[in-house]
Amino acid sequence: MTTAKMHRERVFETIAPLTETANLPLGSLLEAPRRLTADVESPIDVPGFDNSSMDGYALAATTVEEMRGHPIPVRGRVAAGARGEAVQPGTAVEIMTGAPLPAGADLVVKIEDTSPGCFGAETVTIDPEVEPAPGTFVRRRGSDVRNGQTVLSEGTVLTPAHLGVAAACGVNELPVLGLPRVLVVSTGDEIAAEAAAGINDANSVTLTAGLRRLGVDTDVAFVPDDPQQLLDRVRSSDAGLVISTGGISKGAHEVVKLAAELDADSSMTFEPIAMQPGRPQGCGRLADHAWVALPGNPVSALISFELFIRPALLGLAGHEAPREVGYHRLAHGFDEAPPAGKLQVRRARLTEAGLEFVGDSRSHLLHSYAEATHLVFVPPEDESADDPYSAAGDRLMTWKIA
Ligand SMILES: Nc1nc2c(c(=O)[nH]1)N[C@H]1C(S)=C(S)[C@@H](COP(=O)(O)OP(=O)(O)OC[C@H]3O[C@@H](n4cnc5c(N)ncnc54)[C@H](O)[C@@H]3O)O[C@H]1N2
Ligand code: MOO
Repeated sequence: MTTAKMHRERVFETIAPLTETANLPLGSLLEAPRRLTADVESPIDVPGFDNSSMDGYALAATTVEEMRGHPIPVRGRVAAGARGEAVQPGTAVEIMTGAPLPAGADLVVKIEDTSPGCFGAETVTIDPEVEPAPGTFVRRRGSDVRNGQTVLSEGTVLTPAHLGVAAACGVNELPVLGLPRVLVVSTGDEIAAEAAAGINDANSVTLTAGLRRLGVDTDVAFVPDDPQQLLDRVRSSDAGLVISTGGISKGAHEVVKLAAELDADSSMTFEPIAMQPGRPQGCGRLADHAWVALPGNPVSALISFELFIRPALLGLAGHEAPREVGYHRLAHGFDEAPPAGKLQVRRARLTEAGLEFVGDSRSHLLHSYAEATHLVFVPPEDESADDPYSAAGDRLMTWKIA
């Protein structure tokens, strides 16, 4: 039977061609985790000049030595952003944190180690117990980053710190994985007909939220159980990728499957996957669009998004987990027998006692999913069948989702 890992590969092959490198300004990369497609070198040294890490006095080590215990004349002040004049031997200059170290100075004494201990005095006396060496409180040019150094590596999923490094190096644009516009389609008469059957659409909201958090632009469509209408709606869309929910299992109105039968050019594969929830899945091309078809049950749809779509949009290889991975014990053991031969994905909260399942394994329980902090991977009995979704000893692998 097709495993979750195999299906992840298939979804990746569907989505990967839609993600081309785009050079984007830092300002548009601030809100979503984006993947770098090339190494980035710094065009400058950071810091760009030797500077002070303290508010105090800049002077020569020889002056400290020679004037020990005596007042040293203070000549001027250099603040961050200013350029100071050279410090003459036997004198000191007031210096502020971040200001360039003036020529003639090779160390800084912080103001707390001097008297009278306030700026503006004509002379300064260094406390006798302070014996600064050359370089004290000096941040050397290039001590953070050297000109030409690779500061960000291809494949990195950019964090706020990475973006800050680029900014500090004066790199204002980064090459990242471009993301396709996505049309999210909620299918089914019960959804499209304004909750005629009392079923409010949850899937387009969970999926759109998940996509937007990756920086993906989205549209939403509601299509009843009419395959021609589904084909027409999607063909009129300029989205690069379609993600549908519902209409792919064994019922009499499986609208996505029926649409694939109507479209002679469709390359959709519909297959049950050895996992629970999320057993029915489909992907390929349909209605001239790349298409990933998810099951309709809200928990199944969201877990399928987490396992298959989110990693592909993040550009992660099959072995890379898109969430923080942990291994934890169950607080109270299993509350129900895991299904034989399937990867089961349960929802849990991590407490001091261990993992506590929230809700049971049924795939309509979205409310309990919302209370979970972790997805818990209960591997099939033959663990090797589904590596990397495997357990370590009596601990179960988890992905932190909240
Ligand atoms: N005879 C069989 N029946 C079913 C099987 C099976 O193997 N044999 N598989 C079950 C499993 S597992 C799942 S999962 C579902 C998947 O069905 P579909 O993907 O075809 O989805 P629908 O039938 O359209 O809907 C299922 C369920 O989800 C609700 N739903 C659908 N869309 C939304 C939405 N946008 N927001 C909220 N809820 C939604 C819908 O009302 C149904 O209750 O099939 C099983 N059946
Ligand atoms: O596989 Mo379905 O997604 O369990 O409920």
